[in-house]
Amino acid sequence: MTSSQPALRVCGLTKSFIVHAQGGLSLPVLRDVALSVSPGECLALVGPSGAGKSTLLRSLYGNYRADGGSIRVRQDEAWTELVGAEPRTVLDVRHRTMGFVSQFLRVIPRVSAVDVVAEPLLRRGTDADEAQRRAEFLLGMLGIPARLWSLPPATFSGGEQQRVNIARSLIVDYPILLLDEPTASLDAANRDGVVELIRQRRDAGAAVVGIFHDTDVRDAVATRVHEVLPPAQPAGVSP
Ligand SMILES: Nc1ncnc2c1ncn2[C@@H]1O[C@H](COP(=O)(O)OP(=O)(O)OP(=O)(O)O)[C@@H](O)[C@H]1O
Repeated sequence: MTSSQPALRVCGLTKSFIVHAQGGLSLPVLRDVALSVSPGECLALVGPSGAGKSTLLRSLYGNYRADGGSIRVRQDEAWTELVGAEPRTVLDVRHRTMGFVSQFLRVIPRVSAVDVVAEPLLRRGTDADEAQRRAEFLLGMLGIPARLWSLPPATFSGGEQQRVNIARSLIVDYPILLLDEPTASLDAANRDGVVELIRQRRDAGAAVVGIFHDTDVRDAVATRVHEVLPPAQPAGVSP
């Protein structure tokens, strides 16, 4: 399902890092980035290592503050600008509209896997039984054995923790999904489960932006690619 009205629109996006360890050196990473993503599309960010793919994805989620340009998100039938927005605006967009799947689970001590996964739904006011049912469904679909559901994920393997993280991020039907290497530490069978979930979300109308280093995964989920180019070196600087 695609719609002509984009869900996410970026133009003129610019971002530099200030490296304090080098006397405040400014390291330009993103320069004049423009892209738009519509419901039902999955845009894969591609480009060489160090080009700025993660920086772009984190800037879209507001983890990094952009220096200039525009990141607009469709919410309540209107555009919400994120560059320069108040923190509460960014939090509201994260709460209702834009989900982020990172590579790593931030483990909360003593909280069971099923509760970790259900928490974003509970926070949105979903009934506790319904939230638990959906959490268990997702954990099952992602191949987490039922015997682990009531245990805290702190001692889970890297791949198990990553799948708990994916279940937690996908339990809410966000209209926009940002995915940072969602299959990085998974074996083939579990990777296929994650690919299937992403495709379902995309086909149900989510606008997806992701980094997928695995080309099979990228081919399976992406409808378009966006090339992130490394910023030009300043004159006189050799690589
Ligand atoms: N917090 C930071 N402070 C300073 N420099 C940073 C920071 N984060 C990233 N960089 C630099 O920004 C550039 C882009 O990094 P980024 O991680 O976005 O690249 P990438 O395209 O995602 O790379 P890869 O494919 O290897 O993951 C790199 O030169 C990196 O060293």
